[in-house]
Amino acid sequence: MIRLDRVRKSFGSVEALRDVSLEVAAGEFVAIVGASGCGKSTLLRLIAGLVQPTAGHVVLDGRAVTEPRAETAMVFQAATLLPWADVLRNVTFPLRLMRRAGGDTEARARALLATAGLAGFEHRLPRELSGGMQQRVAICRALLQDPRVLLMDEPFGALDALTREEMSLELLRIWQGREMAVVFVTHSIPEAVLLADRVVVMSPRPGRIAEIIPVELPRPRGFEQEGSPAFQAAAQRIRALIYGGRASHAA
Ligand SMILES: Nc1ncnc2c1ncn2[C@@H]1O[C@H](COP(=O)(O)OP(=O)(O)OP(=O)(O)O)[C@@H](O)[C@H]1O
Repeated sequence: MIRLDRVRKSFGSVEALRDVSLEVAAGEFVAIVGASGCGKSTLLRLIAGLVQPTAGHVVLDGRAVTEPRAETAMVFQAATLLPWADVLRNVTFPLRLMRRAGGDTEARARALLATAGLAGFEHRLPRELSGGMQQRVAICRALLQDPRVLLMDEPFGALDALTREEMSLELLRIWQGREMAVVFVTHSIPEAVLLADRVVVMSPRPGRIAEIIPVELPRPRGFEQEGSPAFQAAAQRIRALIYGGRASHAA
């Protein structure tokens, strides 16, 4: 569904990505990990149509991505909510902006918020919510667009560890009920393995794909799987790729 074909991206003299080729199937969950500055966010922004490749092609459903598309939604590390608008208005804002809001939009928004544990908070302002709740609102806002591609850039990076774990399971639950491809950037190797069908490991700048690790764990997934040999093997392989020989010295 998503295809990157020998994509390069430079910002002036800075080469962020070099020859990145990747395919993501409809409904697939792909995680991207790699050192800071290896071009993970740039990769997402290319798929989102927010930036254009210097060379190569980004194709979504057979058409080159030249601008943001209605079938793609993005979630960032910060919730980026409108501070003056209540939760319900924040969640429905993109659809209203794109003039895609219909008679059922508010009911769907309320249902999504309930799924995310936010029933009763529809008319609160963002500042009245915890960081985790704000991020749930941002995720609901993306899901209300019913995207076929959900791009997530360290969506749980600013959350405490417990909220983060809870949110990852919730994301999996929501994803499982939909035909939605997810491309999920994270700095957490266990998070990548827990969530993804495949983990794309990037090498340092200029970012290239070092290896793509398939995660052979059954679904539905849960934290009890973290102790399993398949989980450990995938995490170890990713660590070895990122840290190279340094992983063993640290032990
Ligand atoms: N708009 C821009 N203008 C100039 N340089 C940029 C721009 N966006 C990204 N870069 C550069 O491209 C490289 C890759 O950046 P990017 O944000 O994609 O990395 P990242 O892997 O997401 O990093 P992090 O994990 O720290 O968020 C960096 O060297 C960055 O400085």
